[in-house]
Amino acid sequence: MNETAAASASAAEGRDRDAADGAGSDPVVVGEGVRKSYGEVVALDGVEIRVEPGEVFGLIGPNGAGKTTLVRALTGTTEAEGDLRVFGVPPREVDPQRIGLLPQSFDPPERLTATELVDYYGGLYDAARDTEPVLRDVGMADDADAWYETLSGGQKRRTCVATAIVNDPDLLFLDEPTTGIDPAGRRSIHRLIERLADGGTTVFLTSHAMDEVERLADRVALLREGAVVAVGAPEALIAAHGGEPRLEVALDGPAEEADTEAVRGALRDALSDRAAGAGPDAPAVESTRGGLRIVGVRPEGIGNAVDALDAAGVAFESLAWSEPSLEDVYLRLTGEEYSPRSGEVGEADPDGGDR
Ligand SMILES: Nc1ncnc2c1ncn2[C@@H]1O[C@H](COP(=O)(O)OP(=O)(O)OP(=O)(O)O)[C@@H](O)[C@H]1O
Repeated sequence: MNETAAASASAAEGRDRDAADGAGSDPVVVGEGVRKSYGEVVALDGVEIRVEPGEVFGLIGPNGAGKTTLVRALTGTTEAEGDLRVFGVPPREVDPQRIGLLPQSFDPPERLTATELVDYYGGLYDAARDTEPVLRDVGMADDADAWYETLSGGQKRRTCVATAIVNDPDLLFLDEPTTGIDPAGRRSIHRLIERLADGGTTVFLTSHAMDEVERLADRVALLREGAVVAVGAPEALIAAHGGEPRLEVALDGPAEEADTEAVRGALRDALSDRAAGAGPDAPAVESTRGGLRIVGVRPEGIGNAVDALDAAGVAFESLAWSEPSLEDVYLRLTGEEYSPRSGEVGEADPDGGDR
């Protein structure tokens, strides 16, 4: 399926899902033609975005792509041009009770305990949750009475997450919530986000952790140079932009001995013999640091690939097969491992891609 067809199929699926959900309800976040410049620097360059009620919406993109600026524009902490609506009104008119925000940088007073800090933020709202269960939710129950300044980086971040959810928001912005958090802490934040989403909270998540976004987000937008260049469900983006499954071959011995054009040619020949009839879909061989990558190997083709390695006289230490992931989408669409060909880096669908 080509990219346009994939996007259309995905759009149809999205509409079916909406119909099944009884959706048609108003989007929680709408941004149309959103622009923001800092002097000469264009941070947002015509962003089109739409977030539906109850979805976990992931925003990804390289450093400086404009993610934090977009979060700030949507939460009314910076002005931007264009049409921005949150719950149907401009960001600065939204009832604060309905919004939670974990900014990327957040430095609360150091000489407060986690409990005092969450109490303080809870006190800013007409109605707030009790502090104890909120700290439990973020895995901070055991350190509730420790001064903020004595907490580790990860514990600090989790305490900050607690301040963002104390008002039980309908829409929660999390700008890189798990930066600096260890794997166990990350898992507790992931579970929290899943629980919040299950309870109907709309979550707007920015992150550089592609595994996190792939796992949590219903839809993802990729921001590049201030514009959304792709949007859709992670699986639809992976199908459209992620490339082929691949087999990574860690060579036994110095890479230069096996990773020669002659060996790669022999391997290609052996693979295409075995993939007779596969035509242009025959696996391709690429060099990697310390090994080879055979691209286009499906699980049922791993045996053939091993035979081809033997036939080409390639000694290997280990093999690792993987499917394409959101990280591949990211790398390709940000150009980090990608040479764009005409039409492959698609313009974002102004209607939201997969809906
Ligand atoms: N207050 C500011 N003054 C001047 N330039 C700014 C300001 N805030 C952001 N920028 C610039 O706007 C652009 C977008 O920045 P932004 O912080 O939104 O990117 P980002 O995608 O969140 O990056 P990161 O992944 O590093 O957090 C960058 O070029 C940045 O230098």
